[in-house]
Amino acid sequence: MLSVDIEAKLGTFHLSATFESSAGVTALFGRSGAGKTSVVHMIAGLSRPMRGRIAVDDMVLYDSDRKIDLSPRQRRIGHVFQEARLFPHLTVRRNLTFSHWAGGRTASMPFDEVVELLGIGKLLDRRPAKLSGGERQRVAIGRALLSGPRILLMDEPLASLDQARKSEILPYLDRLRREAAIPIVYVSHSLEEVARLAETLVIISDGKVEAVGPVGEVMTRLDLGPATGRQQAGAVLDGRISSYDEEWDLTHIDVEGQMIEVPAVRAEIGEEVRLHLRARDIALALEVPGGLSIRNALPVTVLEITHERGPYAEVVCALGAQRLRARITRASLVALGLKPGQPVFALVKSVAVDRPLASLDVERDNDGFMSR
Ligand SMILES: Nc1ncnc2c1ncn2[C@@H]1O[C@H](COP(=O)(O)OP(=O)(O)OP(=O)(O)O)[C@@H](O)[C@H]1O
Repeated sequence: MLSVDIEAKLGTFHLSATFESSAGVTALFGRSGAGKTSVVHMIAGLSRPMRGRIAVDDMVLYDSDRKIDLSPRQRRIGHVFQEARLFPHLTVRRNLTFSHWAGGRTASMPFDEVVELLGIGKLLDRRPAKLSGGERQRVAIGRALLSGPRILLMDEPLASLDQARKSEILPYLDRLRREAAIPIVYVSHSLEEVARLAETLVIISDGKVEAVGPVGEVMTRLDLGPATGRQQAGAVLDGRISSYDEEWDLTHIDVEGQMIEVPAVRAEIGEEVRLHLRARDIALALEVPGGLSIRNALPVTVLEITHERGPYAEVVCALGAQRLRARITRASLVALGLKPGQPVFALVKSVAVDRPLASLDVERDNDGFMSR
């Protein structure tokens, strides 16, 4: 478990961050200048808070009261930056094993396993100049993993890549979070990445933690609108592949006993998947409408409604124990007479399905997300 409770002053900027996260990916999400990188630097030991405590499991990295302040090296952090920062004169293999031959560190994951995990086997004898941006970043992740880290810090690892390269690398990150047994702190200002990868979401705004919790819960919090932004706002739902309809090339995913139909997902029946539904892709209806191309009409219950100015209102609905979020006009809200507690139908126009990489042929097709 990662536990952070720090206060710092950077020039005139005051940072105060407290959060805890268990295994898996913890996303630090927020606008530019919110303080995400500063938090990461303090976890890494690259800068020092004024006061506080940082620990990974029972290993204290920093504690101002007990005067503990481990050096970056002692902290055993794997750090991946926006740009890969590989050594240009070394082959991929020598880059990957750098912390072993230069720093005497022992990797906790076997070399071959990391190479396979990131799909970089064919690149081992090349130098960084002969790699694409996405390949370079995969090698940088491999190098961090092979340094025997206690925790992996990834500071906007996709920010310098174009959309195609991002799509190339996301399935590997997804696989990493499923298979590597170390906590990962992932800085991003892309809700799509966060929705796909994070277990815990920490929203940072103006140097303060505005919210922390399971990603599905935090993403549907309406009070966080300004921090999360309206366009990408939405929800993540956990589901399980239920069946595949060969005739129409459609997959049915069971979410809380309800079926969501999506274009074919190449995954095994019974496999767990995560769905990302943007609020703007969901409409609400009092009855299941006829004569409509949208085929997903989920019975949900209205939980919460924003009452704000402007044309739109956001409505959070419960689908069993999970939540989704719809963005409709205020005029529709009034016309439908929506109120908390009311049963309605959520009409889902588009779903992004996070496909488990285990069942992907990543060499041929690695775009990871299926949308319609
Ligand atoms: N060493 C420093 N001295 C003074 N101010 C600093 C220092 N480091 C960071 N800041 C300020 O602290 C604030 C937070 O910066 P930080 O880089 O942590 O934000 P961020 O959320 O990571 O932003 P981005 O997404 O743009 O990388 C900014 O206003 C920045 O100008």
